[in-house]
Amino acid sequence: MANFYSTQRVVPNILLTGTPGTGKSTLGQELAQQLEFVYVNVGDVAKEKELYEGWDQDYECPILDEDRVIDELEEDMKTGGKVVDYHSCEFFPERWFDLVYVLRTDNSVLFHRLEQRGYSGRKLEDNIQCEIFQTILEEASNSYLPSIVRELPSNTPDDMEENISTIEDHIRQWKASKR
Ligand SMILES: Nc1ncnc2c1ncn2[C@@H]1O[C@H](COP(=O)(O)OP(=O)(O)O)[C@@H](O)[C@H]1O
Repeated sequence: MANFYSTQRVVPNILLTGTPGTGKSTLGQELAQQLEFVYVNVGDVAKEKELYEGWDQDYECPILDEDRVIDELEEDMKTGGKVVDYHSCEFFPERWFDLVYVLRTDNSVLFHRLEQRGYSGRKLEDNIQCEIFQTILEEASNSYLPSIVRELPSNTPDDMEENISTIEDHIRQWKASKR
């Protein structure tokens, strides 16, 4: 069943999630440009507004202040037309999203991408394990209606083209279902 916010929106909000390196920002920026949607990179928003609540010693990165991220984006998410990119998804309010995509990348491809990004040691291993264990897919499946959660392969540029047309189809279906 559609949620209250969803019924208010005339264009959908899209969540792109998945393990770091699976191609969320590459797809997200391209998709937003083609659809004339607004691309929202949650990591960048947090950095810009300093929405942090501490420092993670193990991963040597700041800890996101999830409540402040939600407060920051809440108003914008009421209207549709956003493509949100983040490597986690369970803390977002369910009402924000009409379509949820979990990007998936083969281990060897992902390993190479993360190495290129400068990841090594535990950070690299943990992210590969995250993909192997389908952690983000499980998180998305537990957080959103099964009917709106879909996996997308994200290994090659052809995959990206295909994903854009798949998402465009889903947007058409979403709009048709509201009539
Ligand atoms: N569909 C794809 N085919 C080939 N390379 C890709 C694809 N999507 C992303 N990449 C590459 O993989 C790397 C990680 O992509 P990025 O979009 O930054 O991932 P994320 O935002 O999920 O961390 C980048 O070098 C990007 O160019």
